[in-house]
Amino acid sequence: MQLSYLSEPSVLYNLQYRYSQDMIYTKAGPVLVAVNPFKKVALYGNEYIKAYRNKTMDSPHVYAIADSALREMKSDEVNQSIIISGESGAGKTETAKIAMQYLASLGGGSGIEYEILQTNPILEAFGNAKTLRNDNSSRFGKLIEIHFSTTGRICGAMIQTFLLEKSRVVQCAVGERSYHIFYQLCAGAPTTLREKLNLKKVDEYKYLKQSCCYSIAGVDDAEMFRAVTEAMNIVHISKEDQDNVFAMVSAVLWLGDVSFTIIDNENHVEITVEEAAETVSRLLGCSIEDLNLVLSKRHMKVNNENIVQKLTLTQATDTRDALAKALYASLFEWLVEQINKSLSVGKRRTGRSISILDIYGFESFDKNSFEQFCINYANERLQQHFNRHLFKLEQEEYVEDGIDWAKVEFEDNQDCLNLFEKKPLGLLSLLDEESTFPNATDLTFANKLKQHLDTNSCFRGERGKAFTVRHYAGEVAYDTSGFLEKNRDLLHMDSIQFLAKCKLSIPQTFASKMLAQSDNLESIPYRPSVADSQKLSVAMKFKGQLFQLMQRLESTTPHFIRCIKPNNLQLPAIYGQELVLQQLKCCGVLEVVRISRSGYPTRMTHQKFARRHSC
Ligand SMILES: Nc1ncnc2c1ncn2[C@@H]1O[C@H](COP(=O)(O)OP(=O)(O)OP(=O)(O)O)[C@@H](O)[C@H]1O
Repeated sequence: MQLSYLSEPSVLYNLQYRYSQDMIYTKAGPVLVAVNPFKKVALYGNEYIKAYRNKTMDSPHVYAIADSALREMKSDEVNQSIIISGESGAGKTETAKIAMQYLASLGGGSGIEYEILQTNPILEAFGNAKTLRNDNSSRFGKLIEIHFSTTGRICGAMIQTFLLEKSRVVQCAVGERSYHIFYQLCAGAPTTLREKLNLKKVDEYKYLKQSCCYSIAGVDDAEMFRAVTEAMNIVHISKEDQDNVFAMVSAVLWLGDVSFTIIDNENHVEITVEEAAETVSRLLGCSIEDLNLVLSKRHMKVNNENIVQKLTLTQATDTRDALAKALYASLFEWLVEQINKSLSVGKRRTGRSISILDIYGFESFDKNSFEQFCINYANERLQQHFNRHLFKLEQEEYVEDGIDWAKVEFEDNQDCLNLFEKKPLGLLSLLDEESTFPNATDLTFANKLKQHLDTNSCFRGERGKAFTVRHYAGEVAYDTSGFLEKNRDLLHMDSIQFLAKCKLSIPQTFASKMLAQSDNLESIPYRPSVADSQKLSVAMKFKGQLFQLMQRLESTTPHFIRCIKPNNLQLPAIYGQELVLQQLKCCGVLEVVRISRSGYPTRMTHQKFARRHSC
């Protein structure tokens, strides 16, 4: 249904009415709003795909969006993008899969489309987890670019991922789970693999035990494990590589169980030589001595002299956890790389592409940390893209219709973006600068922000370690606790060299990648103590990725889908009006309504106008 009179109440009323009739898709201007049904709805499958392809059906649908993208790609010879956003649990990943399904069905034939669809179970196993908001929450952002040949057939794809939440590997809130693959492997590995990897039950691993949550209602982890290995076969990850992947997964779990023995009265430690340490060293292909060395000592350069520092229990535990996180994040990156090799367009001729972006939506919780800071920054960028595009569309439409128009004003979020990006006195630069000072703390960082940014209209310093940003979607108060550490994300050179020395090829590959990144150190503006650490800060790397992403999106014709979560219980047939209203505001849908209203809100064809108003 296309509303002819676009007003806030009419959008709200229609969304709710349609939802009650299982019509979960509604168009608000050029944006498709998808309200999560939290149940199976009979809207998908071959019959529906056929109906949208043959234009016998034209009600709003993800299929209709995918269809316009395909059509415009062919007719205008311009790359397309489908930008999906929404809160956690709103249905972005499902929507992305539904769009992929349509494209695969219309552009398929070579078989590669099946491979593309099979990337989903792999990425979900390694990058999704049960959270309090969503049983299958993606803990990373994803762009999948599907390539079409000049004849309109799918000929390959490329996946890019953003900011995997690696802290989850070592730390997980009560009632949530770590990444699915840990539970799937423990439940589903066949006996020989189980013995080879020395797998225990999930409730016996320290990393998994802390959240007291091991299963998901209605999900069979053992069955999922089989689906994941099958998908790995399909994207040509060899049996040997699969075994190596699972050895790394097991090594990460066992690493969490490595414990330490205090050896002196200064709290210095050595690893306790027992099953955990032995299993880790066997799985990584290193000696127990090397494992002990990397976890209990650190090489440092002081006044040009090499010294070895003994680590205290806290330092050793942090080093162990940092190694586990780095191993897992490298494994995830490596998997994406393997998938990309398998889907690569290679020398095959390529015409155009359709990119599907499934990225975390704006987040505002009671406590907001570094992760929300990055996610909301990304959303500011995407929102600007959204605004500019819709604004442009609006004006183009007037010009096309020969309407005498006055400039439509809309709220730009450039000020907020400047607050983040300005050099040297923007949030990101100040964070990076502070991250390089060894004695800096989260409090000195918060004070620095207050000192330099208090006059900025998008910023407000709060008491203690907090600050508030006025985002386009509302104010968010951030707590700087952990900001510096998460941004530095230190993995010491010792750990990288340790991985490089392992006998197995996969940790060696991880180490070479890390070293390659730390070779670019000259390009980092402020990192005096960097000799002992690695790479760009997390925020700077993310900013770089985001700029690249925006550049890519700028050259495409965008199609926007906004996913809405009607309740926080993940249950069907419950529609919280306030909750929906708040999300519509956050994702800019109401702004679209406002832009339309400040221009010409009522649109009618000549025929319809004549029919209604002629005497
Ligand atoms: N079109 C749909 N039909 C049926 N169920 C759906 C649909 N969309 C979403 N769901 C249900 O909602 C759940 C959450 O959806 P999804 O994982 O896509 O959310 P998300 O927005 O990607 O969340 P996150 O940001 O946490 O990854 C799904 O697991 C599924 O149960």
